[in-house]
Amino acid sequence: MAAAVKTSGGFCNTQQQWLHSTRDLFLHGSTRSNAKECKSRKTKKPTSLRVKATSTKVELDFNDPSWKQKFQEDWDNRFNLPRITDIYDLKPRPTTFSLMKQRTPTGDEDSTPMDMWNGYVNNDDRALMKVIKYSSPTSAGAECIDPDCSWVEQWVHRAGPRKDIYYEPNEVKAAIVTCGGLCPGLNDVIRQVVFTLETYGVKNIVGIPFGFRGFFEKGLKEMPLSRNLVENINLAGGSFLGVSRGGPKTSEIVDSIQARRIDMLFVLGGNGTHAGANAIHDECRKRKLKVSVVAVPKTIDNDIPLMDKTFGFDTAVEEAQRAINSAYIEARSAYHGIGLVKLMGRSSGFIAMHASLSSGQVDVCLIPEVSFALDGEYGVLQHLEQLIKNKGFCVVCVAEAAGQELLQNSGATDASGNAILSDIGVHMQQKIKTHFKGIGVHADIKYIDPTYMVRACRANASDAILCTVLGQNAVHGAFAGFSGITSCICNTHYVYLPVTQVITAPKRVNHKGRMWHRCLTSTGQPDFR
Ligand SMILES: Nc1ncnc2c1ncn2[C@@H]1O[C@H](COP(=O)(O)OP(=O)(O)OP(=O)(O)O)[C@@H](O)[C@H]1O
Ligand SMILES: O=P(O)(O)OC[C@H]1O[C@](O)(CO)[C@@H](O)[C@@H]1O
Ligand SMILES: [Mg+2]
Repeated sequence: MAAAVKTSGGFCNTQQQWLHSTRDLFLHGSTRSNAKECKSRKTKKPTSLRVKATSTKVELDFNDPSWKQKFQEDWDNRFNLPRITDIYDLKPRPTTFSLMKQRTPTGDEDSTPMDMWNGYVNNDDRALMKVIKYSSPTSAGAECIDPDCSWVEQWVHRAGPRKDIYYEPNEVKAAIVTCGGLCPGLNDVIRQVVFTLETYGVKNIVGIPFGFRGFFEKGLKEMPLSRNLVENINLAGGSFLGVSRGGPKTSEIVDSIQARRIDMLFVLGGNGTHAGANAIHDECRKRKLKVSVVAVPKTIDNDIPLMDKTFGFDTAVEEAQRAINSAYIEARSAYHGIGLVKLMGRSSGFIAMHASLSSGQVDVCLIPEVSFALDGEYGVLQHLEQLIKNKGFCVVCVAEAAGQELLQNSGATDASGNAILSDIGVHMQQKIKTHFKGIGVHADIKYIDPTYMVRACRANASDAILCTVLGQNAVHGAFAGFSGITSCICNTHYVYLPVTQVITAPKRVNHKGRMWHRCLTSTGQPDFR
């Protein structure tokens, strides 16, 4: 911290900058903040850094030749997967999972040894979390650990079926629960979890209705699940089991898990749900229960850190793009038409940015990560005026969490404790109307708020595949004896991460990263400050 020099726009090449980039490991990515200023204000090279980890704290001194090794040890420690064998002395058994029809050349079944099949993942297999070597902190989107932006390998555990398992399938009771808001693909994951459990030989599979509330509310009964029952549920959106926010305390959920004799719990949800899954996992450990808690990251917001994307995001973007297209057609066909679309995203602008980019029809994209003014010389309204003058129409896409600082905040929260946002879409609609009326220029505003339409639909092809793999891997992870993990995709590979590592803070759009720059290039919008 001592070497940090605060400038008006951020921190230069100082310890603080490294602290920020490492703490937020990949959340924001870029360490390019304030590059111009930093160039002219060369500061002393930082020599130490506190790596903030959930479970360990490592002081790194970059003059120490072994700092990389220390970093990696800390990394391995943080990304090590919790296992039920950490608390139990359990002997594994050979897996019951195989897709091979085993035949000899003469056609006899069951004579090829299982280990001839190379379909299993070794517990020592790893995938690289990051594959770009940045030559300098000023490279676009650079994520650096030290001031020289040295290459350090960051490995995470590969997901998939193991040869050895820690549960007797015919004794297992497995439960599935879906929490938070709806998301395309929930049914695809439920279906794959059931299919894969049955492939292992599990007969006792249940669904917990309406999220964590299903563990608690009297009158909500668990639903027996089977392949036959869930075969076609992926053809519809929503959750076959129902969802909810809020609900019982962790101890009450674990009481219920104990009373129901659940051995495996598959928890589908966003960041709140992951925090809940982690609390359940911790409580099960405290009570020394042999329960595997495995999460599958779901959210249209795509705001869970470290992973390429969460399931449902692609579909939500595709649907959002349809709303933008309608806004474009309306605006294009009206005299001085202004199409305004508000898109979901509780704390990040991923849907708005990706839908704007994919549609190619947006003139102004506003996200919560980039502050903007509506009024004034450099404000959005002035720019809209120019667009109407030069082009005759325009399209604006605003993320629901954008510009909250311009609005009155009620301070209200939902049942899960999430802040209830003020309506930036309606606010902008009013401001645009008033502005054009004030300058005596005709403007025809068409406001589209597709809200739940972007998440109540069924998964598109790419999400359906993602859900299939994540659901299958969740079951493999539980049978391999892991608990407190999430089944996700990192750097195009399927991996398991400890839940602790993905609940630190929501992932947000890196406003200094390449994707936001691409979006700006596409819209052609100026800086609204
Ligand atoms: N910190 C926490 N600890 C324990 N449980 C939590 C925590 N945060 C949220 N939960 C529980 O997790 C469930 C889902 O949380 P939330 O409503 O925030 O949705 P989410 O999983 O973040 O999904 P979405 O992306 O749809 O918002 C709720 O039942 C809530 O009570
Ligand atoms: O109205 P609900 O169901 O509480 O959910 C709204 C929120 O859920 C999400 O769809 C997912 O987190 C957000 O984009 C949105 O802010
Ligand atoms: Mg959430």
